[in-house]
Amino acid sequence: MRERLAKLLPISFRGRLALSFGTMTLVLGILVYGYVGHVYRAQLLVDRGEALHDLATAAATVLAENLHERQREIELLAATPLYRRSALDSPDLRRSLERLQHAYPAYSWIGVTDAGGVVRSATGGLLAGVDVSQRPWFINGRDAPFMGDLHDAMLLAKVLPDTGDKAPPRFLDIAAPIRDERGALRGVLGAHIHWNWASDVVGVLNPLLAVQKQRELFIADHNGQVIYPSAGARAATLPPLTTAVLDTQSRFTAALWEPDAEYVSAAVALPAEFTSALGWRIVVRQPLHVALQDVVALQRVLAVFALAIITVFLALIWWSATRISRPLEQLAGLAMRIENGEENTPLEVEARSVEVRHLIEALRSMASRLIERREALRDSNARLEHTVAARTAELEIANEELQRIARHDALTSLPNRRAVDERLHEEFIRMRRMRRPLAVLLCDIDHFKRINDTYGHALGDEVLCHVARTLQRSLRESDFIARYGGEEFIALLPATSAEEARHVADKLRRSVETHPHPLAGRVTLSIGFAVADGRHEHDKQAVREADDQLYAAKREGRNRVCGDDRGGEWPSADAHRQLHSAQ
Ligand SMILES: Nc1nc2c(ncn2[C@@H]2O[C@H](COP(=O)(O)OP(=O)(O)OP(=O)(O)O)[C@@H](O)[C@H]2O)c(=O)[nH]1
Repeated sequence: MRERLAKLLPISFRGRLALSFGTMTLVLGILVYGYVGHVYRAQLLVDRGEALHDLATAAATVLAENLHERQREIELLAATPLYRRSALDSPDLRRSLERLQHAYPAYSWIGVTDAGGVVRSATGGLLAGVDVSQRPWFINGRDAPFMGDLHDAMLLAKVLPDTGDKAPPRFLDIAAPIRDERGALRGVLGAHIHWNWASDVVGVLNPLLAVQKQRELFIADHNGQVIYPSAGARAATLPPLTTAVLDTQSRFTAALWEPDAEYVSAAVALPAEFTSALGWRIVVRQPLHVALQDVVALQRVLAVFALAIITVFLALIWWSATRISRPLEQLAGLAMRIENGEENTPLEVEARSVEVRHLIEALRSMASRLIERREALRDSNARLEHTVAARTAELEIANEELQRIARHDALTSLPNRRAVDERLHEEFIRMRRMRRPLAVLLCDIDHFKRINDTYGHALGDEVLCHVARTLQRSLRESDFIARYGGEEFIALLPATSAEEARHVADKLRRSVETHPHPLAGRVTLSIGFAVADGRHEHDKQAVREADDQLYAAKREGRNRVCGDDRGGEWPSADAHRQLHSAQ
């Protein structure tokens, strides 16, 4: 796989180095980018969650303290001498109620009942004389200071002036018993706080809920139902909040409030010492994407920063890779030149690292050793070639000598029978082509046995050599004389007619006869000749005829020449063609 990839992408060493480190840097950069982003997101979530928690705590404290103040206000008022002693419907008491309402307009109604639950005095005279004995605030307020949960207006809805609100008014009830000097119950002082009160109280926190931060504050009752913002506002349409959102144990929560809306929120219960009976919880939420929008900004900055770092790193890596690979590339180039025959190329490469310097040294000594060995090999080859040439020449000479020996008679040095056969064949072909007769002379020493017998075999040999030299001297250079066997010689005379053959034969005979051997004395020859011409179809034919003539010369008394004088005939042109095609 790697080899196939390497073939597809022939990347240089520098490229590979840069690619490896570049990839590592890129991966590292992405990991750091991801990790920093993740850590920052987690930290930011904690910060935002804590801020929401602080806000919810502040809201809960403000609400609880205000409620506590209202409760204490009613409690203290009920304990004043005016309420303990004077008639419950006295003008003074009524004025006291009006003053309180005037001082704190969130009170929609403040009234006093007698011990039986009938309203005796009230702000604006509302509900005076009405029996409220079944209302929870009266029932609970008889025994101890009481604070009732938010509820829709019952009796008051009909008598309060219309404020234009579409939803019915909602109230919080506060009540405290009115006792006389002896502690006996005289009646109950009750107040209804209009729910707008919550907006006024929480309103102090509006700057902290800043619009651009999209923080929202909710008050949920003990069932988790949102009671603030008031009915008609968007949040009032929310379903009861989930237990995850209302969890006051954890500092904050990130949860889906709506299918596509994830919020980070913090829930805080109203401080128990003041209003534990209500069980309200303050929830402050902020869309998660708004809470974490700084992460996006940071991620952008990080991305730019990481890109810049990676770019700088890549440039550094490329620079380093170039520094590392340059001497190696130069070395490879020089090694290639040496390989291509430029053996004297000096391995001069500037390298800073010890390893590369060692490599250069090793290559340098390897190259010089290789060059030495190559030169030694070249010398040895030259010597070998010289030796081979000398041996070949010697062999050729020896071969020529062998050829010569194979075709010459060792005793007389004349061509032997084998050479005769080859020459006869050549001359026969030439004879037919040139249409010039070929004379064949067979010469046999007379009574040679007697010479051997008389002078010994060694002298017989000398006589043979003597006759051979005599015959050789007597012939033309174009003629061919050879030892045909024993004391017999053969002469081939190209372009020689029967008449000329007879003449030459006689000259040979006479030449031998007239040149006696110094020891053996006079030697004679018998010669039979034949002339090969157009009649002959085979080269041996003329030799047989010459042999017949030699036999005749011996028979007729020796030292003579016998031959057929008819030689030198040629068939007509047609017959000649037929002869050729037949061959
Ligand atoms: N010294 C010697 N003798 C040879 C050589 N070759 C053949 N001879 C002898 O030559 C003689 C030939 O004898 P023959 O065939 O009877 O012929 P001749 O004695 O010459 O008698 P004619 O030919 O009938 O005249 C034999 O005694 C052979 O031994 C040779 O190389 N050297």
